[in-house]
Amino acid sequence: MRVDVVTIFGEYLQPLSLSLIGRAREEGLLDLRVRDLREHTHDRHRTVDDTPYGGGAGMLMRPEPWGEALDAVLADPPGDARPEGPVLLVPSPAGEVFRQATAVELAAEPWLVFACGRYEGIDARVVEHYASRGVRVREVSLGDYVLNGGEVAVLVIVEAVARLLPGVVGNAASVEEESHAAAHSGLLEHPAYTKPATWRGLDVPAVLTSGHHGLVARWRRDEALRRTARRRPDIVAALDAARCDAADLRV
Ligand SMILES: Nc1c(O)cccc1[N+](=O)[O-]
Repeated sequence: MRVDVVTIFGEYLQPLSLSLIGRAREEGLLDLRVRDLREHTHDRHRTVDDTPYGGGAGMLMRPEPWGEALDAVLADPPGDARPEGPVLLVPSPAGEVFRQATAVELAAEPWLVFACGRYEGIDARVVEHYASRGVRVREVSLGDYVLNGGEVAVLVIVEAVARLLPGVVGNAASVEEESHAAAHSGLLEHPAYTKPATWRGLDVPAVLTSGHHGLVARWRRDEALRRTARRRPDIVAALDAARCDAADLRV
């Protein structure tokens, strides 16, 4: 997978040189390229922002540098790029919520491009322009809170996506068994334990040392349901709604 990130703060992405993602880059599983937006400015101060039309607090990122920067990225496709080009991801508090299902979808793409906004964001015409040119543009949000820019979201999204690529995580089965994994209907993961069997007076649940795999599987499923119902009733409601829809389809 090729990933291009356009940003004014490339150093924010240094953590993507560490651990499993760093190794994936060394092994050629992930080709991550960080590009400096300021290289596409032409004034002495390398200006990337200006005041918003209509007034309002803060500054907005100007469209011209973004147009030059993204044109340059799109003119340099990887060999396995799809005919329709990359998915252009714009992290934004106004975006669709990024979920595990989004990560699974993006992990099937050969080429992702990230546009990291700062200040109050990017002039809306940038998204409009590339969408009108047929680029698959998606504004994505990590959640309902305010960050100073898109770089932190890129760290999260790249890790969530890249770890799904074959060969990145040593034990592929562990990816299947995690919270929100489709294989477990998107439920939260059950509690997990390791040695010692007793720690500060707390014992590992006896079923987990029973050697009875069927009972262990049932306990894990029950605990996942219990934890999900307690912490994320929205997930349980969505599962119930899906079951109702499926039942309707069967009638
Ligand atoms: N929330 C937020 C933001 O405030 C700025 C850029 C990106 C995000 N986000 O992806 O969630």
